[in-house]
Amino acid sequence: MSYGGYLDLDTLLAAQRPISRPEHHDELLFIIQHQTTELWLKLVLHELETACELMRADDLAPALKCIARVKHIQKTLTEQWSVLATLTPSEYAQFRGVLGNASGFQSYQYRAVEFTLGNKNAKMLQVFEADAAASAIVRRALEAPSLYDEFLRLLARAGYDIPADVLDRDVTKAWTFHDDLVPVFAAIYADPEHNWAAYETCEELVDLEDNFQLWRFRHLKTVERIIGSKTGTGGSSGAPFLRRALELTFFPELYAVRTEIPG
Ligand code: HEM
Ligand SMILES: N[C@@H](CC(=O)c1ccccc1NC=O)C(=O)O
Repeated sequence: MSYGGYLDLDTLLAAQRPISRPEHHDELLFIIQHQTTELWLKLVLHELETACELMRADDLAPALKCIARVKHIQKTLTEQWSVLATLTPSEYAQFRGVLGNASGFQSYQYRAVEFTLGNKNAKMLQVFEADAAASAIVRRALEAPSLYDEFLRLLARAGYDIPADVLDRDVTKAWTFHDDLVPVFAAIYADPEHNWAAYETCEELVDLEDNFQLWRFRHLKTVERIIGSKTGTGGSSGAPFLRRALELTFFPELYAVRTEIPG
């Protein structure tokens, strides 16, 4: 066994193939920025899937450890935007044309992460129609209960009063706000001492969402500084589309409960 053999470095390091001619100096940065993100997303998915399985088995402590690792990866990914921000608008404009209609919309791992965190949208499967392996990954995430679904089911098994329509919901559909979950969380936040596991998990989920939003925000800001208000290669309005995503929330009841805390 050798270092390069174990890590399959020949494969990994042969996978950066700029297509601009003459080759643009900055295209390698663009490729590596995306590839490192995809590598980390692979681990994020692996950890989130395991966290779901562990919750299903009522094994909360190791599930929280997976979530803790995901939070560190998210911080790395958010910090990593500063490398790409060294790409100036003039430099990017010199090779943007070679990207054609390719865009982050087509990141199947990103979509699977969004779905696993509960932002489901079956229409997104269309993007991956021509790619059976990608479709399978995204479909699996669409059809599985989200991390939030698993947490709420765990709470129900532990005796918390989770409404039946939440537990029986069609998990392939986007999450919608459930008013009657707020009192359940309010009781947990009113007495952390006697609800510690639930309380801690709620806060871990809020951390996940917070970190996800920070990544989205840095993506938006990097996009603004590199392409301004140009439309996206994927056909969206560009920055306005990415700005709207900042309104999304995975766990709306965990934010709503904050308003209900007396004081
Ligand atoms: C010069 C750098 C970048 C620019 C100008 C840019 C621009 C955009 C734009 C305009 C969109 C909206 C879709 C479209 O119409 O194309 C988008 C989506 C997306 N981008 Fe980027 N992006 C950049 C870098 C990155 C990087 C490094 C990643 C990391 C993988 C990334 C991941 C994504 C993802 C996942 C989406 C889909 C977001 C969603 O559906 O909510 N982007 N990007
Ligand atoms: N949507 C970007 C292009 C872009 O960023 C991109 C192109 C090809 C592969 C990945 C990309 N990254 C994220 O959107 C743009 O409109 O310039």
